Amino acid sequence: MASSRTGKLVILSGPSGSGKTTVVRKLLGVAEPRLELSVSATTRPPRAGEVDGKDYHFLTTEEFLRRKAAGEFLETFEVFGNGYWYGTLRSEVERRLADGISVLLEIDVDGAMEIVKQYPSAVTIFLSPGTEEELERRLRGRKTESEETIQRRLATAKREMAAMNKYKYQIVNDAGAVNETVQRLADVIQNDSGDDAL
Ligand SMILES: Nc1ncnc2c1ncn2[C@@H]1O[C@H](COP(=O)(O)OP(=O)(O)OP(=O)(O)O)[C@@H](O)[C@H]1O
Ligand SMILES: Nc1nc2c(ncn2[C@@H]2O[C@H](COP(=O)(O)O)[C@@H](O)[C@H]2O)c(=O)[nH]1
Repeated sequence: MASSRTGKLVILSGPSGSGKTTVVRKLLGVAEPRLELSVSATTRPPRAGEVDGKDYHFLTTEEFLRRKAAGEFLETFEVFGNGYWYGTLRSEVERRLADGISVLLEIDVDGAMEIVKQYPSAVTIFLSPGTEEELERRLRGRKTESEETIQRRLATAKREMAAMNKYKYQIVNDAGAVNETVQRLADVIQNDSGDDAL
């Protein structure tokens, strides 16, 4: 039977390396209302261990642009200006919300602002790493990016940090405090009133 209530749409943004994926993995198990993750599409190649359909829908550029032209995305951006596309698929979001299931988007600042235009009552949360030095330490420690990519992501981080006040909530993911961050995220999501995001 269809639910009479729509689910909450939760948007989590923050610089690459701030810890979004790390906290989201834990949050999905504890959040109330229960959250399901929207799996984004991307044209970037998979990292070691990443699984198609779970971490991302990995698409060729041709397939991504075909689906974009067909109107299958709520938003798309070339996040780091490096030629790789990222996007939120309507199929990951619309049906779940209509069925009363809450959905979490882990997306960049530009994508978040585009979604808020369409869903003004989205719960928008910005996750920051504390300091620039800590962000760089985490990005390097992950050992997934080339030096050029790290530099591009650090440069993008400055622009993203400047946009944090556009979010309804700002949370610092302090070093070594993943569990505390997850708890704060869970509290914010549970207690959000549903007032417009901006
Ligand atoms: N609170 C924390 N303290 C110390 N290290 C952390 C913390 N949170 C995450 N990390 C580490 O920082 C690195 C980056 O985390 P993660 O991959 O979750 O970032 P992200 O924001 O999802 O990045 P991207 O946007 O590139 O996907 C990982 O190695 C992770 O283990
Ligand atoms: N606008 C969108 N941004 C997205 C989406 N999915 C992920 N992202 C952002 O990309 C960066 C980089 O991710 P990585 O996996 O290559 O390290 C990350 O900060 C996400 O916020 C999306 O669908 N739309």
